[in-house]
Amino acid sequence: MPTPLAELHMHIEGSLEPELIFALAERNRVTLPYRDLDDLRSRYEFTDLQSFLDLYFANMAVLRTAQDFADLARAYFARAAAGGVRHAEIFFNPQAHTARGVPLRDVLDGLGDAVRGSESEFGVSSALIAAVLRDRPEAEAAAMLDELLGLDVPVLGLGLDSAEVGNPPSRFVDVFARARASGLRTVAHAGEEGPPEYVWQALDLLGVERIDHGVRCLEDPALVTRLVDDQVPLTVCPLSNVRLRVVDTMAEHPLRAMLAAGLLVTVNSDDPAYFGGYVDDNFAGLRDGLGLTEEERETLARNSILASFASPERKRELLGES
Ligand SMILES: Nc1ncnc2[nH]cnc12
Ligand SMILES: [Zn+2]
Repeated sequence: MPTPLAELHMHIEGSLEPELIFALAERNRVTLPYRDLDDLRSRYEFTDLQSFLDLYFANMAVLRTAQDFADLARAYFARAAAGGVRHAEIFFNPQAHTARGVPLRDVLDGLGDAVRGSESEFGVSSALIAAVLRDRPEAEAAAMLDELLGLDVPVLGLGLDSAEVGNPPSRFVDVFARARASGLRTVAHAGEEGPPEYVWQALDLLGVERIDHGVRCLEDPALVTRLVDDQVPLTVCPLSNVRLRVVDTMAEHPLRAMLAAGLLVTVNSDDPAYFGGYVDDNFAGLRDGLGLTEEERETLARNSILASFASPERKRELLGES
């Protein structure tokens, strides 16, 4: 039996498929700036991270109620389970919704409902990670964290995402210190488009436990040594890297070099509705583009479980040890 997968880097808003965008627009009477599905799909050509983020934030306009968020998350769990995922740690962007007038309470009522039922309904244990928008002021992130902690909701961790270059982790030292002191697990996007220095900052200034992406660490041998020595997990997203032009083609993806260096690499889908597929599609892309072997897939699957924040019992269960 192949080892099941944990998905550790997936933005729930990035799992909003074109069909669901149209269905929710109709349900919520939101006027879309697209003629039809084909018109929308024709816009999924990205030149860099920002060109994707523009569409990602625009399409969120259809997410208005707790039910919308619950439907979105259930659709993800169903699709992820079909692709071999048995544990998922899911990012969501609170500020992207509160800035549009959607209360954080409603976002969490919907996502929380789906997350609570994910193991019994889909066989996928799950948890939520609130991600700070790094291109917005630190004070706004601090207020978001205060609200989150005050709601007493089951959020597992704090992450950092959105436009990376020009928005270093050093801007968010106090927010992450407070999150850690409050018992949240912490992760950060770093080294996707940004330089290795941002990975150092995420580790040393924010104290994060995992790095999301991190592919640019290979430009700094001392950083690779640090990541290997401490076995810091890197949640790599191959299809995302190709579609956002972090790498030119799948055949040139550094995943195999990362494994060979001894890095604790995992494979994830990032924004599956936008980048050509779910975690199983990422593995298919690696098999076809890089010649990824079954043995390497096993290593990556085991890594995903070891790198997760699942309980020790759940990890043993997923690894087939109990
Ligand atoms: N790949 C990515 N990088 C940064 N922020 C994101 N938000 C959603 N996807 C992202
Ligand atoms: Zn991401």
